[in-house]
Amino acid sequence: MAPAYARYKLPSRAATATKVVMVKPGSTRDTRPVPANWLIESGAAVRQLQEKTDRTHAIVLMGVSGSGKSTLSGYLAELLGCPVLEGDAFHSAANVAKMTAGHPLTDEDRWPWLGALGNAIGTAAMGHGRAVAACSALKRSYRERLCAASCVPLYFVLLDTDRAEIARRLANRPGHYMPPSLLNSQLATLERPGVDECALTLDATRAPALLSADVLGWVQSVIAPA
Ligand SMILES: Nc1ncnc2c1ncn2[C@@H]1O[C@H](COP(=O)(O)OP(=O)(O)O)[C@@H](O)[C@H]1O
Ligand SMILES: O=C(O)[C@H](O)[C@@H](O)[C@H](O)[C@H](O)COP(=O)(O)O
Repeated sequence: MAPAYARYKLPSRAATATKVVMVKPGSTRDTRPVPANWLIESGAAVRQLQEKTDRTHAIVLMGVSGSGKSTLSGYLAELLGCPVLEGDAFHSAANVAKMTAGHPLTDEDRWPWLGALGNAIGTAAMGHGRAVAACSALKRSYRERLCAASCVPLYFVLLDTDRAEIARRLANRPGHYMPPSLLNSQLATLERPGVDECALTLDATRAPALLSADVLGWVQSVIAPA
């Protein structure tokens, strides 16, 4: 039987666009139903975004492990027909081994990773006009590092929810190297974006299809205010 999310198959323009997809093993999609008019509303938001601006930019989904970054970035990239970059794919083998062993990364561990990922985000966005990325980007300094390395405007979207919801998700996500035991350090490290940052905070428990509509509307309102 086709998975429930097949109902939300996207328009052919998005589906056939050139993509650089770096998928993370172990991610699944939220299959809760969304309103029937979602595709129409999202289609309108995508068109508006594409018509109103050709300004190169990237959307970065941020938040602690398990908050839904990869899931939502997949949705958005499909809608926009643009490349999606998975932050996990840019970690060194040493970083992955460290996290797998249950040790949180340090600033020093994260610095080269953020540089390489920021660079790749910038390259993808410049090549395609826009890009979507999933990256925890837990601290303000990490977001600044991504901005500096990408050289394109970055729109950060924090997926925020409580500890219990994240813990439940991590416990139900087999086959991922990130152990649930690192959740406390992830939450302790998280610096929510300040009002002076180009960032939107969303309730991570909503369905990805609905979150994506909010993201598109917000980016469009910032890039090309009515
Ligand atoms: N909006 C959502 N509602 C419910 N579950 C979700 C949602 N987004 C993601 N999930 C589930 O939570 C888990 C973690 O999602 P994932 O996208 O891998 O998070 P991250 O990339 O932030 O680590 C996955 O099992 C996924 O199916
Ligand atoms: O900076 C970090 O500590 C890591 O980047 C971490 O935040 C990230 O969450 C892991 O790489 C797991 O990947 P997921 O976030 O995709 O679970």
